[in-house]
Amino acid sequence: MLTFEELGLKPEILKAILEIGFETPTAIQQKTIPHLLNSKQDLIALAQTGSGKTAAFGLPVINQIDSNSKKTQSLVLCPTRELAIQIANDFNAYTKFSNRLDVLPVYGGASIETQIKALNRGAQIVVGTPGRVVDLIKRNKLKLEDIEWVVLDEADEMLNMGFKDDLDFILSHTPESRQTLLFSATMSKEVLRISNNYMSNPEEISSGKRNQGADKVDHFYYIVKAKDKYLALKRIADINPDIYGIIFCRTKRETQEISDQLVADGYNADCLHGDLSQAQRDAVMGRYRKKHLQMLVATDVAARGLDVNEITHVINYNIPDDLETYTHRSGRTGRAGKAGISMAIIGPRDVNKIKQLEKVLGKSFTKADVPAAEAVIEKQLMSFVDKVKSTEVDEKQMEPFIENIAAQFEDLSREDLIKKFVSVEFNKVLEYYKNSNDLNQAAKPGRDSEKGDRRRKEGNFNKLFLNIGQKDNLNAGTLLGWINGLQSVPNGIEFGKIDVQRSFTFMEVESQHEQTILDALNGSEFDGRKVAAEPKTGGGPRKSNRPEGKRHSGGGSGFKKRGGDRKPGGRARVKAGSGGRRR
Ligand SMILES: Nc1ncnc2c1ncn2[C@@H]1O[C@H](COP(=O)(O)OP(=O)(O)OP(=O)(O)O)[C@@H](O)[C@H]1O
Repeated sequence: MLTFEELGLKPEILKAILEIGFETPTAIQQKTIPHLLNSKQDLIALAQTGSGKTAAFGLPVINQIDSNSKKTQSLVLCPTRELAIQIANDFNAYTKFSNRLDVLPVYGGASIETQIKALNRGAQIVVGTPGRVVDLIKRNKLKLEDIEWVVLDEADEMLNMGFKDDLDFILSHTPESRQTLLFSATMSKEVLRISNNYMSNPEEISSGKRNQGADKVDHFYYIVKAKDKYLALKRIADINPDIYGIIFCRTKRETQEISDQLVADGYNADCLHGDLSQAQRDAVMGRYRKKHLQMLVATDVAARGLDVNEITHVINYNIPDDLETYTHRSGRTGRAGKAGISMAIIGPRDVNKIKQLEKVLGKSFTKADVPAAEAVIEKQLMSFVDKVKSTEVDEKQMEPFIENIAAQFEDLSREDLIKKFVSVEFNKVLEYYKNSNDLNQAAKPGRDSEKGDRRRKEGNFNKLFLNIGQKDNLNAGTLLGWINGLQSVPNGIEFGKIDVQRSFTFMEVESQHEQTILDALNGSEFDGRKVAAEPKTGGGPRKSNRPEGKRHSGGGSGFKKRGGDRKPGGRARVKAGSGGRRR
C-alpha cells in the first residue's frame, strides 16, 4: 500500500495530513490521487460512504493549485450549504500550511455581499451550491475562465433537487479544457446522465463493490404498525441511552413533527430541513457536531454527505424505496472505518423492500424486536446507576450541607434511600411504561405477493381513485403505511395493486372493505392535502359527485395523518407518542 508521501503530495500538504491524523490513504485515495496528479482525463470516482472522497479529490487538486495566482482555479459544487461549509472546512485543514491559498464557501441564505468581498480578495478554490454560484456568475463576481478543475460532489442529489439548469449554466461558463471530476457513493441513472452531459471520456475508478454501503455498518429492522412507529422510535432511543443518532424522515413536515414530539417528550433532539433559516440550520448543526444534541431528525436532502464523527445510529423512520437513498442514509454512520448501526422501522408489508435492499447491497439485515418495557426500564436504570457511580462529588462545596442532609435521612435504611433517589429520576419512566404493549408485528405479505395476485385474480378487489400522488410525496409504501395507521382502518384488510401517478393514485382494496376505506380516506389529510377517494369505474378517474372534502356518513372527517387531532365527538385520535411525557 502506498503512503501519502509516495503518492507525490507536497510537503506542506503532508504536514497538514499528519496534523489531521490521517495515517494511510484510503482505498479510493490510493487510486484517485495518482490519477489526478498525472492526468487531465475526466474522472468518475465511486466509493462507499465515509471512505474519504473529500480528501480523494481535495488533496490532489490543492496540490496543483498555483498559489501565486489569486484567480479561481477550482470549483467544487455540492447540493447543500452544510456540505459546502463542511468541504471548505476540510480543505482549510488540508491547506493549513499552504501559504496564500484561499478556499471560499458560497451558498444561499447567507450575505452575498460578504461572499462578493471575499471573492474580490481572491480565492483559488470556491466551494458552492449551484444556485448561489449562478447568482455570483450573473453578477460577474465569480469568474470561471481560469477554472482547471470542477468537482461535482453528490452530483445525483444536485440533479434530484432540480439544479440541472444551474449546472448547465455554470459548466457552460467554464473552459472546455477543464478537468471534471464526479464523486459519488452510488452509481445511479443520474450519475450516468451527468457523465454523458458534462464529461468527456471519463475514467471510472471505483473502490469496493458498486453501490455498496459502508463496510462496518450492521443493518436491523423492526416491524410495527404505522401508528406505533413513533412509540418504537422512543423505545429504541430509550434502550440506547447514549445514542448519538440521525433519524431520517420522508418530508420536511414529518421531520419537524417528529422532532417536535421528541422535544415535547423530553428528548434532546432537533431537526434539520430546508424550511429552516440558514441561522437555524447552522445552530442545529453546531449543537449536533458538538454532541450537545443526541438526536438529529433530518430530511435526506439536508443530511446528504454530512460527515459527523461517531454517529452511533442511523434510524430510517420509514424505509426508502430506492437503494441510493438507503445507502446515503446508512452511510452517515460507520465512517472512516468505524462501526455503526442502521435501523429501519417498517410496516408489516414492507419486508419485501428489506429483501430487495439485502439483494442489491449484498448485506443481510437482522430482524430485531422492539424492546419490551422491562428491558428498556432495566437499561435506563443501569445507565442511571452508572452515571451516579461515575459522578464526581465536589467535597468542598458539599461539606457545609452534608451533615444536615445526612440527619434528614437518618431514619431511612440504605435500601430505602437508594429506592427513593432512583424514584426521583424514574417515576415518570416507570409510569410511562406501566401499561405499554408489545409493539412488534409479524411480517405480512407485500402487495405483490402471490396471495395478493391470487385474490386479485379471483376478482375480490375493487379499484379506488385517490386525488393524491407522487407530487404529494406519495409512493405505494407510504400510502399503505399511512392507511394502516388510520384509526378507523381495522387490521387485516388486503390491498391489491397500487399505481401511484404524479397527481393521483389507483389502488385496489378487498371489495368487502371498500366502503370502510372510502370512509376512512375521505376528508382525511395526507401531508397537508385533503384526500378525496372514490370507486374507479372504468375509463379513468371518475368525476366526484360530492363537494370536495364532504365525507361519507360514519367516516372520520377532518382527521390528519398524525399528531393528536381530534375526531368529531371530541375523542382524541391515537397520538403518535401517546403515553404521556417521558421525563
Ligand atoms: N486517509 C484517511 N485516514 C483516516 N481517516 C480519513 C482518511 N481520509 C478521510 N478520512 C476521514 O473519513 C471520514 C469520511 O470522509 P468523507 O467525508 O470524505 O467521506 P465520503 O466518502 O465523502 O462520504 P459520503 O459519501 O458519505 O459523502 C472523514 O471524517 C475524514 O476525515
